[in-house]
Amino acid sequence: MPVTTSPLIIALDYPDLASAMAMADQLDPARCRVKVGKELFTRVGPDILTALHQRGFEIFLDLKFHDIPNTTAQAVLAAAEHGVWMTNVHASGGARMMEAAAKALTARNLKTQLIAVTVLTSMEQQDLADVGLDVTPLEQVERLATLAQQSGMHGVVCSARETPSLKALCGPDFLKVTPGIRPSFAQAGDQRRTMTPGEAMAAGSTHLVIGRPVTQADEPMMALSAIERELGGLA
Ligand SMILES: O=C(O)c1cc(=O)[nH]c(=O)n1[C@@H]1O[C@H](COP(=O)(O)O)[C@@H](O)[C@H]1O
Repeated sequence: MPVTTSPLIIALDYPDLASAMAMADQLDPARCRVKVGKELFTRVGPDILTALHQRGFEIFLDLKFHDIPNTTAQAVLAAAEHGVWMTNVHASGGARMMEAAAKALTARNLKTQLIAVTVLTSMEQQDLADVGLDVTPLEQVERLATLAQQSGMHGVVCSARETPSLKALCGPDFLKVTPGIRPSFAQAGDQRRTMTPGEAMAAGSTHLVIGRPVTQADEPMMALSAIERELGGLA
């Protein structure tokens, strides 16, 4: 049973355990999940997962694995064995890589949700052209989401701008985890394909990843409450 039905995942992008836990201690595991990404995990290691699990949080371990199939599968297995709720790979690693990762989890009967990043929300059409992809972000997201679904992923990371198409293409149960969420009060920063929380849920996102609009706000809990009110929750 999930500890929360909230779609909110708060990105704990901090350089050390103390500052990540200072934010986590203001959050309620009944009202959101938390995400541990490359910066925090590389600096702190698995201790951060233990500390967050002890506080009752479900964790998205966002390490975006992208390697040969065997290496990726073993890394995904290691993530899942930490007991995290969700982890991810890059869909551009290809079908064999994703299949190997999915198989590693099912072989051990591990229930960690495994999703694939399609096109980073910081990228726009010119960024794709720069790496040799002569397609729109939507075309590339659709292509990689289809491949991810065929390869046994539970869902994808995409921008909320693409979720209506993916709902039609992959169905409502396929997870659409969307970062690049920017409430009207927040700066876009390095994100490019953005939407507000309300727009993203209306578009069909199943989960919203939100970092700086909450963690860098002058009053993080007020920012979170404003987002919950926008989503119609009890803030
Ligand atoms: O996989 C992710 O979580 C991710 C994928 C993506 O395409 N874009 C993206 O921003 N993210 C992550 O989502 C978070 C967004 O944080 P903010 O831009 O501060 O809200 C960061 O931790 C990113 O690493």
